[in-house]
This record gives sequence, C-alpha cells and structure tokens, in this order.
Amino acid sequence: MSTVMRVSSCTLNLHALSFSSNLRSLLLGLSLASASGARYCLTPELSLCGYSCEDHFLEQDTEEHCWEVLAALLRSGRCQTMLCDFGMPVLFGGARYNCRVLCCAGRVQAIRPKMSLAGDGNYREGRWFAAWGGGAESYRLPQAFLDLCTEGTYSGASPSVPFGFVALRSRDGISVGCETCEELWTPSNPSVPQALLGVDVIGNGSGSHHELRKLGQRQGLMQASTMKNGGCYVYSNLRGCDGTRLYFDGSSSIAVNGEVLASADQFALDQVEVITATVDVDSIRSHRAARPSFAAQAAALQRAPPGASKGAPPPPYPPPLTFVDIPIPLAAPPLASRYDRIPTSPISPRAYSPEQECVLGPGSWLYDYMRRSRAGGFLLPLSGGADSAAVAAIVGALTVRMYEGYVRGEDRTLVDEVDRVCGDKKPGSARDIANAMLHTVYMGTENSSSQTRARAKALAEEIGCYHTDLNVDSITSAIINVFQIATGRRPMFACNGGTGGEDLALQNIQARTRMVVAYLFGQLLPWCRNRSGFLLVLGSANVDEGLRGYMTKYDCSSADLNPIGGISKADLKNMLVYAAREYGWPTLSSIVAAPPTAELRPTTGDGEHTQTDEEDMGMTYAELTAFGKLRKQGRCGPVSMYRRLLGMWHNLEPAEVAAKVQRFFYFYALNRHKMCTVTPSYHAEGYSPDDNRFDLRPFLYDVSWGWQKERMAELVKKEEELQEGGGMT
Ligand SMILES: Nc1ncnc2c1ncn2[C@@H]1O[C@H](COP(=O)(O)OP(=O)(O)OC[C@H]2O[C@@H]([n+]3cccc(C(=O)O)c3)[C@H](O)[C@@H]2O)[C@@H](O)[C@H]1O
Ligand SMILES: Nc1ncnc2c1ncn2[C@@H]1O[C@H](COP(=O)(O)OP(=O)(O)OP(=O)(O)O)[C@@H](O)[C@H]1O
Ligand SMILES: NC(=O)CC[C@H](N)C(=O)O
Repeated sequence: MSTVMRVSSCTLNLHALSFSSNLRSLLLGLSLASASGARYCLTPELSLCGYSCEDHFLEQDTEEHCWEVLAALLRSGRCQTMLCDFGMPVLFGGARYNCRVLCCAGRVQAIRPKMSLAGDGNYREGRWFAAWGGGAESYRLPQAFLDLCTEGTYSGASPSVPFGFVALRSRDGISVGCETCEELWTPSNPSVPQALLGVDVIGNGSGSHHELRKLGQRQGLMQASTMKNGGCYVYSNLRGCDGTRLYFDGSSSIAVNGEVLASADQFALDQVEVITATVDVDSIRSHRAARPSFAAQAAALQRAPPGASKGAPPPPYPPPLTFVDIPIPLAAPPLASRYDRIPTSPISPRAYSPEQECVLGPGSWLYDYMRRSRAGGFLLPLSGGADSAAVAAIVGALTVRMYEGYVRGEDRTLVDEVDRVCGDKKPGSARDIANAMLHTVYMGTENSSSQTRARAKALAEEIGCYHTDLNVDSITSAIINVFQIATGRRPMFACNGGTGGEDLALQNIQARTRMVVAYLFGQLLPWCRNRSGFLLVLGSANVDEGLRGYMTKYDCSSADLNPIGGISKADLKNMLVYAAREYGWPTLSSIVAAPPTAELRPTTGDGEHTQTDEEDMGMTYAELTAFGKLRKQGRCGPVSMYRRLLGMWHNLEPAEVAAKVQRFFYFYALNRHKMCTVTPSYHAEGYSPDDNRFDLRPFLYDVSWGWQKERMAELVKKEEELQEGGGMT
C-alpha cells in the first residue's frame, strides 16, 4: 500500500495584537483540521500575534504574549498527534527572527527562522527582524513558557530545541520542511535544497496581501516550484484586514508535483477556513526520481564537499539542512477511511476577474474594519458620479455577501455582526442590511445638476441605502459672507469675471463644506435613527486623482477610509459595468456613461456642465495610468519615462511626448503634499502613490524639474534630427 498523508492549511482572519481572538481562531482551525483527519496543520506567517504588529515587534511584550498563546495551544491537546506549524517572533542571541515554531507530542520540536525577509513595496520586515543565515543551533525555550506548559510535558525532554534551517522527520519516515512567505519569491529559494535532500512536504506560512492581478503570480510560483522540484507544497495565508491598509487575500492552497489539490477562497468573510487534502507521498518520490537531471543534482548535494557537512553546497545556496526526528507518525493509518486514504484529485483553483477583485477585496476590508472599530456602519457622500457610485457598489455588494452568510449561519462572527448592525430588526434581505449600514448623502449646490442628483437617489434606492438629499449653498454663502465682511472683497467665478485664484477658492469651499457636513451626518444620523454609535465616513478619490493631485485637500477626499484610493479610474469603470449586471443595479450603467464632472463651477446658459475632469486635468485617465505605472513600477524619473513613452506612443511626435511627461511631473510634484494627508485607503494597485506606507517620496519638490527638462529637450532635438535624417546617424 502506498504512503498517504492528510495535510491541512488554515486561512485565518487574525487581528494584530488581539491575542485572545487570535487564539480562538487558531483553536478552531486546529480542531477543524484534526476533525478532517489531518496529521499536519499549517497556519499563516506570525499567526500567534498577527502579521501587522509593525513597531510592536520591537516590544518584547509581543513575543512574551506569543509564548503564552503557544502554551495555551499546547495545553489544548490539539498538538499531540498532529504536527502544527505556527508563526511568531523569537529573540535568539542578539537578534529577533520571524520564526516558524513546529510542535507535536505537546512540545516544541524545532524553530525555523525566516531566511529572506520581505522588504519591498509595503513590507519592512528588516526593520524588526534579522534574516537567518546559518545552519541549526540549540535554543533554550524561555522558562516562563515552560512553566505555562502542562505539568510533566517537559520532564525527561530537553528544554532546548534546534533553531535554524531544519526539517522534521516523522517516525514513519515522512519529512516536513518550511518556507516562509518571501522565501518562495527569492531566486534561490530553500525549497530547492530541501527537495533535493528528500523533504516530502514544505509548508509556507504566509502574510501576503492583495494587489489587483497578483494572485496568479503567487500560484504560478507555487506550481512551478512543485512541478520542478516535486513535493507537496502547503501554503497558508492570512485573510482580512489585520489593522492596516493591506488586505491579506487568503487563497491558501495545497499543491503536489505542479497540480493544485485544494484551494481556499480569496475574499470570503469567514474567520476560519481549513482546506485538507490527501497526498500520495510515494508520487512525490517517484516524480523526483523519474528525472535523471533531478537525481544528479540530488546526489551531488548528498555528497558533502570536503570539510563541509552534508548538504552544504557552495554559496549562494542556503546553509546545511538539519533533519530533526519527531516522535509521531504522519502517514494515514492503514485502517483509515477511504476518504482519508485515496489521494485527492487535482482541481482548477477559482480565479476572480479584476472587476470582481475590485468589488470583493475592498468590501471585505471594510467589513473587518467596521466590526473591529465597532462602528455602526458607513456614511458616504454620494455625488451621482462614478467614484462615489463605485464605493456605494462595493458596500452594497458587501451587504449581499453578509446576507448570504447570515442565512447560511456558519460563521458566528458574521451572524453576530449582522445582528449588531441591524439592531432589533432581523434582516429579511441584503437591502435591509444596506438600509441599516450604508448611509448616503447627496449634498447639492447651485452648480449641481438635476441628473447627478437623480442618479444618486436612484442608485441609493436600488441598493437599499438610507439616503438623504440636501443643499449646502446656505453654508458656502455664509462662509463667503464672513470673508467679505472681514476683507471687503467678494470672490467671483472666472465666468463672471473673477481671477483663476478666486474661481478655485469658490470651488474648494463647496468641496470642503461637504467634508464638514459629511462628518456631522456621520456623527448624528445614528442618533436621528434612535441608535447609538457612529458611522465611518467613506472617501472616494481614485488612484489617478491622487497621483495628479486632482482633488481638493481636505474635501470629501478626506474621510475615515477610502476603499478605492488604490484603484485606477479604468478598473473602476469596468467594475461598475460588472456590478450593474451582477447585482442588478442599472443606475450604475448610466453613471458609467456620463462624462465625469466635478460640478463646482456654474453651468452654461443651457444648464450644461462644461467642466470635465480630463479637460481640467490636462491629461486623460488612460495617460495617467501609463504615467503612474512607469513612475512607480517602471521606476522612471522624467527622462527615462520620456524614453519609454517614445517607444509606446508611436502616434505622437517626440516634442508632444516630452510635453505630456513634463506636464505630468509638474502636477505630480506640485500636489504631492496631498498624499501626506490622504485618507487611509485599501492598497490595491502596484502604482499607488500612497505616501504613508507604500510610495516613500519627498513632498516638497522643485516643480520646474529644470535639469531633467533640459536633458529631455536635448533628447527631443536628437530624435527630431534622426527623424529628419530618415533614421540615419
Ligand atoms: N508644497 C506644499 N506643501 C503643503 N501644502 C501646500 C503646498 N502647496 C500648496 N499647499 C496647500 O495646498 C493648497 C492647494 O491645494 P487645494 O486646496 O487642494 O487646491 P488646488 O489643488 O489648487 O485645487 C483643487 C483642484 O481639485 C480640483 N477638483 C476637481 C474635482 C473635484 C474636486 C473636489 O474637491 O470635489 C476638486 C479642482 O478643480 C482644483 O483643480 C494651498 O492653498 C496650500 O494650502
Ligand atoms: N453633490 C455631491 N453630493 C455628495 N457628495 C459629493 C457631491 N459632489 C462631490 N461629492 C463628494 O466629493 C467627492 C469628490 O468629488 P468629485 O467631483 O471630485 O468627484 P469624483 O472624485 O469624480 O467622484 P464622483 O465620480 O463620485 O463624483 C465625491 O467622490 C463625493 O464623495
Ligand atoms: N510576508 C512576505 O514575506 C510577503 C512576500 C511576498 N512578496 C508577497 O507579497 O507574498
């Protein structure tokens, strides 16, 4: 009979530093894994404290509490016959490491520190942790931890465990190793030597966040790794907002020899999801041994070079791997049920479209934020335009999912949350939840059109929101009057003979008034509805507006949270088309079809708005996406951006390309200060300009970009000469 093993991976919605709730989720995950017959159970990166503790990792309290949680897990009896892989920070010698702690037989068996830290984009692991670079050493478990373990657990067993690049070997000869998140993404990843040395199962406990169109890369790496190296790759990720702008997007999976056997959902609202598969361990060994090229490298690694221990290849490979024997078997017992013995067949994992990602990711992030902040719901200034409609659609779609989950009744947290938000009234539909949770306000001025007012009302009705329609003219004119009394001057719009500055000030006061009114309503609407608590104010500036600075500082773009601050206008429009169809909200289609306008200036005689966004900005949204991607992801300054666009925008003359690049960098630099105070928004886009965590830049620039402009002018001249000369030098 072949050797098979049941392995489980937990997807957990954890909250940084919320040790009690994390412990509850971990215990539920372990019990579901154990009930499914698993002999190995993997949890996400830093699963005992939560991934995003950030500078709290510098506090020894965080590690201390992790040891306390670990002792509670060991005392629960779940880590006896099942090998459990947890994540926590551990101080060893003079440095702190991001570790996997492997436990069974009620004890810690080994500790495996992360060897390649994540430091790009949103990650700063190097600020709190050191990367491990050696083999294995001996680590003495803290006495306080030993004291918390069940009496007798460590009597006769050493209080010291191997710490370093280790893999475990079970009593029945199955070996299990580790890889931690970023290690999968490195060129020389530890899976390779582990596979060559015969490790059967590699568990990757991860803290990997959502970014649009990123999941395919992660899955591709996993499948490529197991296809090339053979083996079972168990991947466990967090899911949810654990306290920052990031949304960890689950999708934990189990892959064997290049094929996926099980996969968890990317955006589900559940606290805990456990996937389990039966893995044919012999198929791993035969997959590897079938290729002479693999066997040749494996054999070379087994032959230790003179003076080095076995498995010590030349740099840049990882240090030698130490096998640690554990006192339990891992294979399914011969008398296990058929379900546990028959290897799981491969599946095609579910993949969401970018439109679905835009709806589901930010919605789930808002759900976690709302329940963890104990807010009563949301207040959204709804203008009848595309951006605020997109936010309404995201929250509306969330209410649909919340209602589905409520009816299923499987996730206790979700049921409690729906009851909390809806109060005494049990919801009979998603619209009932929307009515309790999403408050929309149209705040018109004399410059608003009847079309946007009607579209806002219609959309609110379709979703089921609690909608208010009001005018703010009396407030803005009162403010202008105060200004006039104080200065004796009254500003005018440009169309009435005012200067550009007067025109801008009159626009901005309307926009800023809306922010103040939004907060007033966010604070008092629950009171008007005989409820307690507060509403979170939602902002709706998109990533392109942020990049160009096409927004008023401290207007409705300043809010508590912005679910679309990391999403491009193009993706938002596609999302609206999708949501109109998927959820049956037809007003979204008419909103997409209308030209985007701020409605801050007076209309022309026939009531038409001549102020359109793209004309106002001096560039199109499509151009902004190109600039944004090249600036951030292409790592281009003005000159290299010009060079790249010259090869992309063939229909434009070199001077036109240069002029567009210069205009973009001028406005980007002029408005960069707006990114310092930008509303915390869901990180979704690789080219996000969010100054706070992701895109670290100065906020006071020399907006003339003089030197760069001169270099560009030289390049344009050279290009024109080349073109005139027919491309000859
Ligand atoms: N380097 C610097 N560091 C820090 N702060 C700086 C600064 N330079 C200016 N500032 C400050 O920033 C202010 C200028 O920024 P800001 O007040 O935003 O004003 P500003 O960028 O001049 O105007 C806002 C723009 O957003 C457009 N817009 C379009 C659509 C909708 C909305 C809307 O809000 O609904 C707005 C509007 O048409 C206009 O073009 C200055 O008055 C100054 O207080
Ligand atoms: N008449 C209005 N009523 C309520 N809120 C408004 C109104 N006008 C603008 N806002 C709020 O201010 C934000 C910024 O206004 P702006 O005109 O720039 O819209 P936008 O960013 O293009 O978004 P939208 O497409 O939703 O109009 C809007 O997203 C909306 O939340
Ligand atoms: N926590 C990590 O190591 C994350 C690394 C990786 N780049 C990811 O996004 O998945």
